[in-house]
Amino acid sequence: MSIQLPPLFESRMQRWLGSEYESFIASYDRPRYAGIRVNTLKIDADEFLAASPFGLKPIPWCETGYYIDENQRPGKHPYYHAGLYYIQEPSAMEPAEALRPEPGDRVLDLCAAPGGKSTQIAAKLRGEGILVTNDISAERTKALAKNIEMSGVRNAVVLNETPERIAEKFPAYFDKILIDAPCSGEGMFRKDPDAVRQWEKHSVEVCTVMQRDILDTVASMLASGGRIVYSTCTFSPEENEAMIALFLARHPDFAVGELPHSPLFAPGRPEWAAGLVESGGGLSPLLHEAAPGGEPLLSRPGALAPTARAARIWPHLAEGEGHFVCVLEHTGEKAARACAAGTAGPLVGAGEERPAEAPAGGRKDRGPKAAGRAGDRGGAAPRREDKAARQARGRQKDAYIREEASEETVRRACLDFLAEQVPAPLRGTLLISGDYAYACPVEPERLRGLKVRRSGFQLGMVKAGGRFVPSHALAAALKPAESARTVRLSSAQPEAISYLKGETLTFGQERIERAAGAEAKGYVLVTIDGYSAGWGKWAAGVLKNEYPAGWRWNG
Ligand SMILES: C[S@@+](CC[C@H](N)C(=O)[O-])C[C@H]1O[C@@H](n2cnc3c(N)ncnc32)[C@H](O)[C@@H]1O
Repeated sequence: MSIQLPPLFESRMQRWLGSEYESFIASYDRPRYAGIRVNTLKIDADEFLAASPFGLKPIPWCETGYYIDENQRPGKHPYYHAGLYYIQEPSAMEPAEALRPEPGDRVLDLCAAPGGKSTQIAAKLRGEGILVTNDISAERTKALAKNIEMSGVRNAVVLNETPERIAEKFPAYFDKILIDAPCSGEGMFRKDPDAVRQWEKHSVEVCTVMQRDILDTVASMLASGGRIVYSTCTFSPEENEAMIALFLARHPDFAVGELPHSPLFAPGRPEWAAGLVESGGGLSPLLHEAAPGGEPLLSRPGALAPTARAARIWPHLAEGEGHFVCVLEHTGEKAARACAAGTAGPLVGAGEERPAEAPAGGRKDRGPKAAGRAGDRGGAAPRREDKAARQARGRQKDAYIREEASEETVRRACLDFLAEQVPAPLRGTLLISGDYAYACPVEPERLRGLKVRRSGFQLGMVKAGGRFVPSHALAAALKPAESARTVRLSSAQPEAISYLKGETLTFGQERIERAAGAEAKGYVLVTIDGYSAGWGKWAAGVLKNEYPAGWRWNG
């Protein structure tokens, strides 16, 4: 075997897997599994399949997931930069499936960086509802924010907090919570040789203490009747079945829920944890934790039995590196909401005058906004919109994005920019944070005092002189029909890569598709095969490249 596994890990797995052990250990000599998941916020799965430059094979437990041969280098394609898919280990696609987020849900992804499951949840929310995505590591939230933005997510807040502090601000708030827990990473051994070296450092014992604390904290954030999914990428029963059973012992108002089991998944193994409890062994003292003055919690009759309903994904049974997934359902009545599903407090909509068009996320038709678009084919002169109509459009935007106030300059500059450049309503409370403007999907006061990496959908910032610079997040989330100016690049032509490298492009105004009343000069949404990739600023035949420096194509 090419990988040197920790001897203690091998002996434990041998004992538990028995006759299965040989095929489990043989799986370490096979190539690792790689996957991509189509980002349906930007493209339908069928549309992607038709356009895909890759050979793909469906992942049975995730409708939008596909196996890919890594030699096809999915990270080196313009579609990756346009956010059309996320590169994700196949078994890691199951937890967000088990969570079953639906448009309108309020969802917390507590241990979220770098964002594989958050972007999957966001795609399932389809822009409706709220995603609070968090990680305790400040460094890792940078990648989390980047992936959220690259995927065109409009309804997420990115936090860098402890579970306890989030719980203070969001009591009984979320319909669904994902805990993709920090773990000893035994399922990563094939994918990442460093995981073997880290196994001793992030010992099972240390991880179980973190997991127990995280699980205990989230219960108070879940709305009545809500659902938690707990997942790890490790095999140890201390971190899986035992954690679930300890949680159930302390939270009798929860039950293990059914999973939409793939026939390729194996059940949880309560007997492994039970054996450790009986023998007084195991790698975590939590196995023997007792209620004050009482017996060990896991020795209670039937304490571990419900964990058989969890799922284990094994590398020798399914084509995935390995995962443990368990659904925990709150047994209380489903919480009724004062607001319609997906509108948390002061979100746009309820009782307000609302533009006739729904936000265009996910729409395929270009609707009436596109009808007046000029220059589509052959560059006919754009129709002029009169001043009164432009002002009315500005007022409509004002009414649609509710003002949270503070920095008047930023607020005004942002609304003026949106009125001119984004002829489509955006949802959220306009929140000004320093020089930045956000469309915030939650009540802004909930974020006060928290370490926030993104207060919502970042719209842009004001630079010196009051100039509004739209954010890359805004470009990545817009559909072409939502931008006053777009230019279409082809992935088959070198200029798409030139753009992604940050180079200046030169072309005449006839290539700029314009909404009625829009001049050619100004910010242009650059699309690759029709999917937004970033901003450029066009004037006099030159497109100044606004693709962010840290995102550029290298090599
Ligand atoms: C398995 S990784 C998450 C992977 C992520 N869910 C994804 O799909 O891309 C676990 C994460 O938990 C974070 N973490 C560890 N302890 C935490 C805590 N107490 N609260 C929140 N996050 C924590 C780690 O920084 C790490 O990024």
